[in-house]
Amino acid sequence: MLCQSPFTPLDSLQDCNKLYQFLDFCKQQSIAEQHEKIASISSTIESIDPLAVLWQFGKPQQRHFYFENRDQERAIAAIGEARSIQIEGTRRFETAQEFIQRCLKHFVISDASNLPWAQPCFFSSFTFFDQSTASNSYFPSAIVFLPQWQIVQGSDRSAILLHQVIEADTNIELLTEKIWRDFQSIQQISYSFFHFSTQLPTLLNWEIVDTHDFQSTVVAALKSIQQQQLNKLVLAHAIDVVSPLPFQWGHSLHNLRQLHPDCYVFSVGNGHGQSFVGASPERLLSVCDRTLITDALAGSAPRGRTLAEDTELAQRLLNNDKERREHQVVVDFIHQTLAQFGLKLRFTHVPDLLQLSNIQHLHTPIQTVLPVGLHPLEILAALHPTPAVAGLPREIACEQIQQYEQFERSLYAAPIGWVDAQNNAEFVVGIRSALLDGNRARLYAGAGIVSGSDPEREFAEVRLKLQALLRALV
Ligand SMILES: C=C(O[C@@H]1C=C(C(=O)O)C=C[C@H]1O)C(=O)O
Repeated sequence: MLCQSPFTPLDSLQDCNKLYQFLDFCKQQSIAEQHEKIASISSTIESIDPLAVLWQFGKPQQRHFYFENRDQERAIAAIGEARSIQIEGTRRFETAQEFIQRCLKHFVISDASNLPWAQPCFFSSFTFFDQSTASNSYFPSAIVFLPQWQIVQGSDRSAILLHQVIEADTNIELLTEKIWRDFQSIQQISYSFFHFSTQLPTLLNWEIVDTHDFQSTVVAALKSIQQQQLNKLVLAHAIDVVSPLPFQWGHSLHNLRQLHPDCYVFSVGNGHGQSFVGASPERLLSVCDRTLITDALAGSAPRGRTLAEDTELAQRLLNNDKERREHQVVVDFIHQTLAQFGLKLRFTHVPDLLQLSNIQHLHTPIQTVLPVGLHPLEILAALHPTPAVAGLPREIACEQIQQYEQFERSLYAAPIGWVDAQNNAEFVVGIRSALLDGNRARLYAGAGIVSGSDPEREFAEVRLKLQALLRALV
């Protein structure tokens, strides 16, 4: 149960005295209940660009999260952490849910927001595998955090949310001053343009290193498919790009959202100098007022250079038996998985096209209504990884991925997103993505292999995906 402060209406961030009163109220609650409280304050402000705030106000040693959704209705930046948990192992989705519920019990909300699109959110990323295979993993198998600052851009307004842990001995005067100063500096940030003080990597002087020979792994996968060990295997490729100058995640995100307005643009910063960025077309799930939508996305073709060529490629994709089988495996899996929860699904039996700037995919959006009490993370745990990014049967596909791919997937093809207090959620599949680490970037892309796949064409598909990403990083 969320506790609401008795002061109404209370836009505590707009008035220093009100801010003090509210934080002091939280302290009194903490003393009375002998437990820390989490103060949650939201304030509507003029329209701002959350990415500009993140870039200019966030510090490299702070955890961050950026998420802009495909239809551009909402962008969210999360800066720093009020509370967080890092989880390893197979119970990561359940533990994440328990953590969120524990935090919510101690929330004190300044004005149970009249902004339904700007609720306190818990941001999370889960690695592809639940156990990390490398000793130098930059991301734990799950991380969930409630940010200190959350900046949300709605269709015509923005909101700033603050989350702050308050304990019985918190110095409220000092805290009020600090929050007030930070809020003022966020509001003074220049939102209209993006400036980069440092030099950026350019196309010159690059070194690109392939991590392995992709085509020979496709040949091996086709053999396993022929021997009927599995129906589909999604193999990924990774390239390392080394530049004389450090990569800048802010710059990459700005480019990604301009080059791929039809994708979900995201960045997960671990607060230790590494960021995982990308522009993914694939929604693992979105839940809004209990309506869940998930995308079956598999089967690909390039875009044409002329309208006629594009239409022909699209028609060929829609009618291609191999691409349709690759797609159907994903639809069937999602259908069976959600049916286990007793959910009734709505979807068309023929896929449509999701046409992106450089590539087009077969796409079946699947919709259902969740019963009260079914948490989005329970669905996420069952869906991940779908055969769009692993294969089928899932266990065998995962074993073969670990055998063939000579790099750690980390957050590649893994769930990245947020959940709010009302169980609304949005998670994407972290494909078309890269890990930025100083002057080194590791770029990932994969392709689904079924019987009839041609290693050369699959490699061409992977290269097409990598090129689109590379263009955004410089
Ligand atoms: C695995 C990736 O993409 C997946 C594979 C696709 C395919 O093989 O046709 C299409 C969309 C995604 O589900 C990737 O982009 O890395």
